[in-house]
Amino acid sequence: MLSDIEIAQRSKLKPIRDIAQDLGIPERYLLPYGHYKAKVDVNYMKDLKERPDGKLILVTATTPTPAGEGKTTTTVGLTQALVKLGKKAMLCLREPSLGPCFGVKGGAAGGGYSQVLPMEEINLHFTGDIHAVETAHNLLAALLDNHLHQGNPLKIDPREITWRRAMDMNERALRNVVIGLGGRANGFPRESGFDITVASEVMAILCLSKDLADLKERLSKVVVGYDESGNMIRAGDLKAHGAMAALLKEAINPNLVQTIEHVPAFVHGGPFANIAHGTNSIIATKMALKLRDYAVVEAGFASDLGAEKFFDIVCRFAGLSPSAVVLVTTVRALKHHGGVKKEDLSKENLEALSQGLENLKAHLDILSNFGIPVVVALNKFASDTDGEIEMVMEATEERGASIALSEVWEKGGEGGIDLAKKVLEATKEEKSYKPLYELDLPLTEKIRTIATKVYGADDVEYSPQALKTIKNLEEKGFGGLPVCMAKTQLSISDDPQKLGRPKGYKLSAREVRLSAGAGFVVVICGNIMTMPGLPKKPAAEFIDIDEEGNITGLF
Ligand SMILES: Nc1ncnc2c1ncn2[C@@H]1O[C@H](COP(=O)(O)OP(=O)(O)O)[C@@H](O)[C@H]1O
Ligand SMILES: O=COP(=O)(O)O
Ligand SMILES: [Mg+2]
Repeated sequence: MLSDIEIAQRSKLKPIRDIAQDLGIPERYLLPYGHYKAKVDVNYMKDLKERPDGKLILVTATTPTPAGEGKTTTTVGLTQALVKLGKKAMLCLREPSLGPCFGVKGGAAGGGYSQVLPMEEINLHFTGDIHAVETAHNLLAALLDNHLHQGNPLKIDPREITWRRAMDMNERALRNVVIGLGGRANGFPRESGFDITVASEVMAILCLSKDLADLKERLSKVVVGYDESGNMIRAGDLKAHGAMAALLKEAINPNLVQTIEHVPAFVHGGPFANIAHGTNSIIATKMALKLRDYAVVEAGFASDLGAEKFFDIVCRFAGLSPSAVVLVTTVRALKHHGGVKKEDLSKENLEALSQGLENLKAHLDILSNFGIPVVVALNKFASDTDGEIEMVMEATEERGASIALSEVWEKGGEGGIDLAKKVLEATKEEKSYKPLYELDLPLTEKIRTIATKVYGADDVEYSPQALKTIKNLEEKGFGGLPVCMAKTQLSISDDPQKLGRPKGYKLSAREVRLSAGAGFVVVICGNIMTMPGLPKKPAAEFIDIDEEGNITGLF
């Protein structure tokens, strides 16, 4: 089997204008970036608002190995299969971050014969949206430190500044830095640090805004720190939000590309699901629902992260409700949760698989909280044996859940026909989702609800600083916001070592941050970092380009 990039580079693409035409997008709203990428003017939504919505299909997964279990691949493959069945369908994905691209995971454009193309461009600079988010984030940081240097009329307390810097790279050396060194001309020395751009609140705001006016309003609310009397200082107080919104003028328009089988795809916004809310922009999802009868949307990482936040944050904000959920799992991930080492994952091990099935059952229970029909997609790897496949199929059916063997990586849409038929069946149940918690609960109650009903924890323990921040936020009127949990993706708990279905533990809430512009409170659990680090052998070392401009090693 060819590598992802070899398959991608051998694929013939249609001009993006033809894809847009098939979608009925008027020329005046199409903003081409070359032959195979385009943005669609967000103002097109004004023309579409009276049109009925199609059905939303959410793709999530069981707890992944570090390589990922095929959500993006399944999102692409399932949509290709729906089109093969004659359905009008398209998909929505997040834009890949350079962090994982050059780190462990590689790109996020799908894989095998279920990819969005042009994968090199999508995985690298794409249309520049992440760079725009990063620049807007760092403009605010620069204006803040300049305010201190120019006399600090707002009396900002330099010890209470919460706004950091951003860079789209896994750079552990920048997690904590000292700025303002070198004397008077360079400002005030103080501690700061960098988060990866996809964890920036500006990225979350881009993904949750409904248009440019909403974006600017949200940016003005971003809290950057406190003054000497403990009052919040916002981006609006620094007059930063206009310039920040100007930098995002193009970024707010969703990016249109296509799959290997020429199925339309929006790729827009890029928040990770472990340290942010984890799905593409609401603008892209809502536009896709106007343009097609089915919109397939991927939520990052497993159901305890991307799916929970999609239901409790995105659906609530955007008035969305999925008609079906696809729960992607793999034999290799389940064996991993049964205790099998990475190097042995391709060997048959029915006993470990049987134990690892506890993780699949846990995710089925998690998703049952939201009341939407679930179809399990067993993403078939070449090393899976008939016995292993049979065990997963039988165990799932015994629980009364629908399951399909998915071969979309190897066969494209053709490999997802059975999955597509079962998903279409599930969407006919016409169920509406219910959020996990009501917004009028105290923040600690919201956190406890997620910890017990989703993570299976007995309770939550807070650091003194986390409790102090929660008290302060509730006193300042932010208690009614939803919570965005930040924790490891490698476990349902906040401890990456706890595999399978962790029980008998307390979730550790170490830090709480307010994202006033995005409209949620971030709760940082365990040792999760908002600036990841590169691994021993970064994927970047295997990426190259020849004199003709052909890139190799991206996967
Ligand atoms: N069935 C499969 N067989 C082999 N490799 C696969 C399969 N499904 C996915 N992959 C590869 O695994 C990696 C992760 O897939 P991806 O769809 O990005 O997962 P996720 O979105 O869940 O992180 C990609 O490199 C992809 O090509
Ligand atoms: O935020 C994480 O997304 P994936 O699960 O697609 O890696
Ligand atoms: Mg993915």
